[in-house]
Amino acid sequence: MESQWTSVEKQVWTTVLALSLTLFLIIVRRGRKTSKNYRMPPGPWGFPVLGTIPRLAGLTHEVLTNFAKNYGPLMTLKLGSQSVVVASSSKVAEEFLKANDRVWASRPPGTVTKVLSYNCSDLICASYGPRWRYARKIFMVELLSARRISSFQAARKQEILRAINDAITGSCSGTVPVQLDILIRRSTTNIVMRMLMNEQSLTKSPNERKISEDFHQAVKDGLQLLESFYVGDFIPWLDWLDPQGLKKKLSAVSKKCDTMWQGILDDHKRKLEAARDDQATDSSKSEEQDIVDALLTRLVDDDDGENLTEVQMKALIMNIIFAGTDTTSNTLQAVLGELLKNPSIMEKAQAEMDSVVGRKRLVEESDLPNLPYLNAIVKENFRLHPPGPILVPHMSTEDSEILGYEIPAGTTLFVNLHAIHRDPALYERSLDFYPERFLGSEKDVHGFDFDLLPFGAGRRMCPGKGLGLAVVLYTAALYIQTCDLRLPENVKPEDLTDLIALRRSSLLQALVHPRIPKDLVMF
Ligand code: HEM
Repeated sequence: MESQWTSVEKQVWTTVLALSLTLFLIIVRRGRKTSKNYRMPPGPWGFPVLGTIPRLAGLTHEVLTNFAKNYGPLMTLKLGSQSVVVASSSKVAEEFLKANDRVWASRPPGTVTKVLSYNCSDLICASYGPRWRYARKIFMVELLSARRISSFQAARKQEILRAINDAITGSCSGTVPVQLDILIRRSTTNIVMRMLMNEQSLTKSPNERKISEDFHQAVKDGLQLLESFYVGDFIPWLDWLDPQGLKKKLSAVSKKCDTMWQGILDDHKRKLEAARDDQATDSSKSEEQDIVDALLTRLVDDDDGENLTEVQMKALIMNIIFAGTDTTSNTLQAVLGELLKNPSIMEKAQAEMDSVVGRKRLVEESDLPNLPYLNAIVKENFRLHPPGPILVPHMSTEDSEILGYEIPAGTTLFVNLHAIHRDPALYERSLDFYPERFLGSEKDVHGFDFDLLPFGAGRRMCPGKGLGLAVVLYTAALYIQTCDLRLPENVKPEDLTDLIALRRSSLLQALVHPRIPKDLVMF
């Protein structure tokens, strides 16, 4: 009798519990906002599960700009389970990157970025927080300080002149076309590598070209993976599908990169030990210290406190190589492409160079501020050909209200530079390459003018801006001063319409003729 009573009691209690749990879940679900409850910006319709993905045909600037024409400068895309907002005007970009910068200062997690960055131990992929702040401080104050950039001035000059030398020699006084894209890529990669890994060891290396090509290949493979569409990031339950076989490629590329980054660290550790044995003093070395030397002074084996582990160092080395080489080289290829397409602009730049510097000595980095037309050419190039059409994505960590819309935490932000930089309301003749628009203009690329954002703006703005600008301006200056560049007979200016597509297909050919005494350039 007693046990029967207990079983009835059990049933009652089970029913009460089940009912309470259901009621609780209903209340919680009602209380929590789903993205459907937010007043999100308008956007194109999407398919169930896939969202807008099948309608995008790649996240290219044209596709995004066309959608923005229909849905306005702030629109929402649904990419699988991810919500993405796209900012396509200067005002909207300012709202995100200035007024709400702190909330939007994280990065969306992605499978490829996570693997290549050692689980976001780096600067580019790290979430906004103390770890990111520490890495950022090291980058700005120690690795890419104005002093370090200036101490590698001679190395930059040497690398650029070597490439120009090869261009002039290879072109046989302007009769044979040479591949400028390859020469530009080699000099920019070498400049970054020399800052990273000690110039002496690199210039003495008999394998130098091979090392440079290996690095470039690693960067190319890594960037290709970063640009690929990884299904599992957008539709997590389809992660197993991996139709492009990206997981296998990612594993191979990350192993190759890890071996290279580890090799750089080990070489430096050995060198530092040998130097210690030679009792070299720190103060005598500091002038020649390269970036890896600077990193190694912060090495500790554990991961607590304000110090770097070896894994974090490899992640930062990866950042410098991945973020520092292709951006600079793509920008320069576009600059030279525009000068080849527009001989009158080249002539004007050469006339400025002749009047400020002359032809009896080489232009120096200290001359750059005195060359306004050159500076205007570089700005105009950043406007028309920013190295990536979409600013590296940002992600919000809190709910935010932007221009009257409600956007939930965890939303990804794309800033569509292509749409902003070509907005006819901001720039007259917006599709023309017209450097004169920047002569006497206050507009700059330092993140204060939201209609010109090649380096981004706000907390996550590019920390390599100083180096990137120095390399782009000085390389352009040396080519303008030392060479007459012409398109080969079989290439028409119209063939160079899309300089972004062009830099992918490696076809920047030119006839190169020296325009100053050869002994100034040749060595
Ligand atoms: C012409 C050259 C360059 C251009 C146009 C460029 C552009 C950019 C842009 C647009 C961003 C994203 C900003 C944002 O998220 O708002 C960025 C981030 C970054 N860039 Fe550059 N960059 C250049 C050169 C360099 C160089 C030379 C280095 C280092 C050697 C570098 C290192 C980085 C790093 C580490 C980040 C991530 C910063 C963070 O997330 O906190 N960049 N760059």
